[in-house]
Amino acid sequence: MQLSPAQLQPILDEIAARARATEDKGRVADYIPELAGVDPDQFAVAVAMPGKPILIAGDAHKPFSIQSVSKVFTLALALGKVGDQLWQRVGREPSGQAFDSVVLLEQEKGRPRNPFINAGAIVTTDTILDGSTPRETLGALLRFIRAAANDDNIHYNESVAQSEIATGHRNFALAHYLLSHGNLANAPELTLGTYFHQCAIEMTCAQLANAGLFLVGGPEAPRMVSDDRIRRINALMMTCGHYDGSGDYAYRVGLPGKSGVGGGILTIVPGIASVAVWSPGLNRYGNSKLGTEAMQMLAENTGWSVFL
Ligand SMILES: NC(=O)CC[C@H](N)C(=O)O
Repeated sequence: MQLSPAQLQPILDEIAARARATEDKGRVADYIPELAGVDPDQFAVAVAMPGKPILIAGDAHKPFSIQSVSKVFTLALALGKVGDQLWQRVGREPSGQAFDSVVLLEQEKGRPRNPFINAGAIVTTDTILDGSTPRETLGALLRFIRAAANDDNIHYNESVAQSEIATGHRNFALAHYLLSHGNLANAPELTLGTYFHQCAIEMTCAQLANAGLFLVGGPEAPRMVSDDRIRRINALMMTCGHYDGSGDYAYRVGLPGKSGVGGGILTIVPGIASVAVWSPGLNRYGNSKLGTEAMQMLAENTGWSVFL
C-alpha cells in the first residue's frame, strides 16, 4: 500500500516514542570491544521512498556501525563481478545457526550456507577482493554505497575495524577453515582486513535508508543492479538476513531485511520503500531488539508485506 508522507510521519513518531518508553532494550554487542560502550538508549527510523523526501524519527542523523548490513552491498558487488559463479562457493539456504557458527562449515566441507552468515560473507568479500588490494576493494565498496545513497559523506571507522582485527578470533578461525577447503583465494588477513573494514562502515539511519533504495525497484529508484538481481538479493534477505532469527523476522515483519550487530536493520518494501531502523541493544539472535519490534509495528500499521 502506498502511504503519503502525512500518513506515515505520525506512525514513525509513535514508533520512536514507544521505543523510548520500552524498558528492555536488549544487550549491546560486547564481543567487539569498540562497540561495547555504545549507549543502548538510542533509537532511529528512516523511510526512503523513490522520488519522495525521506521521513525520519529519533536519532536518524547519528552514525552507527552498519556491521553485517554491509553484506548486502558486498553481495550486490560480488554478483556484479562474478555473477552466478558465486554460488559455486556459497549456498543460498538459511543456516539455522548463529552468524559466527563454524558447525556447518565442517559438515559441509567449507561451503558456507549463504552470503549473510560470517563464513559466507567472508567468501563473498574474498570474491570481490580477488585481483585487487583491500584498499581498492574498500574504495569500490564505498563508491557503490555512496552512489546508492547519493551521499559522499560515508566512511568507515578505523578504530572499530582495528578492534575486530585484534579480537575477531572466530572470524580468523572461519577464514582458515575456508582456506583449508580451498574456498579462500586470498590470504586470510587480506580478506579479513577487508571484511572487518566493510563491517566498520558507519552510516546514519537516513543514509542507510537511502542506500537501500536500489533494492526497491521501480522507475524512480536508483538503478544499480538489474531487476532480476533485486529479486534475488531480496529473496536472500528474507530467508537468511537475520541468521537463526530469519524465520521469526519473516513471520513478524513479512519483509526482506538485513541486520547487523551494531543494531541496524535495513528492510525493503519492494516497489515502495527502503526502511532503516537502529537501536544498539540486540535480541538473542544478535538482531536489534527494538529495531525488530519497530519494524513489526511499522508493517502492522502500514500493511506493508510481501505476502498480501
Ligand atoms: N552479525 C554481525 O553484524 C557480525 C559482524 C561482525 N563484524 C562479525 O564479523 O562478527
